[in-house]
Amino acid sequence: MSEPYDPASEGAQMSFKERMSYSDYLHLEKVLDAQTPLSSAHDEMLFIIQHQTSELWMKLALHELGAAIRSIRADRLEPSFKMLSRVARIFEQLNNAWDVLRTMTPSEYTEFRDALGQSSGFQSWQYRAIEFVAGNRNPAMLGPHKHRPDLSQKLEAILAEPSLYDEALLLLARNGFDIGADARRTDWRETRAESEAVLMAWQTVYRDPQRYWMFYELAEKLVDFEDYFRRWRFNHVTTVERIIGMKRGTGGTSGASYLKKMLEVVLFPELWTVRTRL
Ligand code: HEM
Ligand SMILES: N[C@@H](CC(=O)c1ccccc1NC=O)C(=O)O
Repeated sequence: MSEPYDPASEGAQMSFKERMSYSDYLHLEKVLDAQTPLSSAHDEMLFIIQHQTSELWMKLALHELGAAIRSIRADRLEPSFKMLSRVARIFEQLNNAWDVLRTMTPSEYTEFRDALGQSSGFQSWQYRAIEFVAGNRNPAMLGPHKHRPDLSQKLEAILAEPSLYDEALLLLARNGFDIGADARRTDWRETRAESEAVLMAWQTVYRDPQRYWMFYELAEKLVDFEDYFRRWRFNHVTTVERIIGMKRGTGGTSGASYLKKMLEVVLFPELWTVRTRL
């Protein structure tokens, strides 16, 4: 019989009284103390952790999107490609996470739904920030955050600046493309109107990828991001219908009907229309 393995024998550090440990670095006590179910329902822990992990991934998505925007603004496209690829992968991760939540049945959710009161993902400021950053802007969505000046200010700051798509269009303009009215915008608060000039610009890019490789690659990164984002919306609405059917949402919207309408939102419209024109 051999001795039980002792990792200390090959140098594993075992003493953290005066050293930064894994938990110290990650502030795990904060993260792992933040789950406080309001009911005795077994599945409420799943519900809380699913949302908290989603919010953490959204935090990273916003970190990457902000950096991608600054990078495009500085004509540094290669780093922005990496960041946008990462954002698409984050959404893929969020999409896979629905498989865990889907194991919760309507009967199980009903056990604690009342405890949620009028709280809802509709009030997720990070989700709204991602939509605003990407280019889907509607100041009415600031409403649920009025009671939190700090969050309202963060969202207002995003609306005061060009979105990711606006930056892509401004990049085209800097490189000699005619993007029409988008080149003359000064107010970024609302979603821009789709334009023929922008469509023509992307058409030029897509008809000669070799010549316009950087813009072509950027366009495809954006389409990839939107593709995964759409899948998130679709997974959400399907899970919602599976769990609460056509009930109204706790946030006060019509529920699955509202979410189905949101499936029609297009973040980068000309990048989809251009496909019909090639
Ligand atoms: C049992 C699972 C879930 C149900 C039944 C559900 C239900 C709903 C409903 C009905 C809405 C419409 C707003 C309202 O409440 O009136 C909504 C919105 C939303 N939910 Fe969920 N949801 C679930 C899970 C999640 C998860 C895991 C997330 C991830 C963070 C999430 C994020 C959101 C967001 C961001 C919105 C706003 C969407 C928009 O305005 O386009 N939901 N949800
Ligand atoms: N809107 C959901 C409740 C809900 O899903 C929720 C509640 C509190 C925190 C996050 C939530 N997730 C997504 O909306 C419902 O109507 O049942």
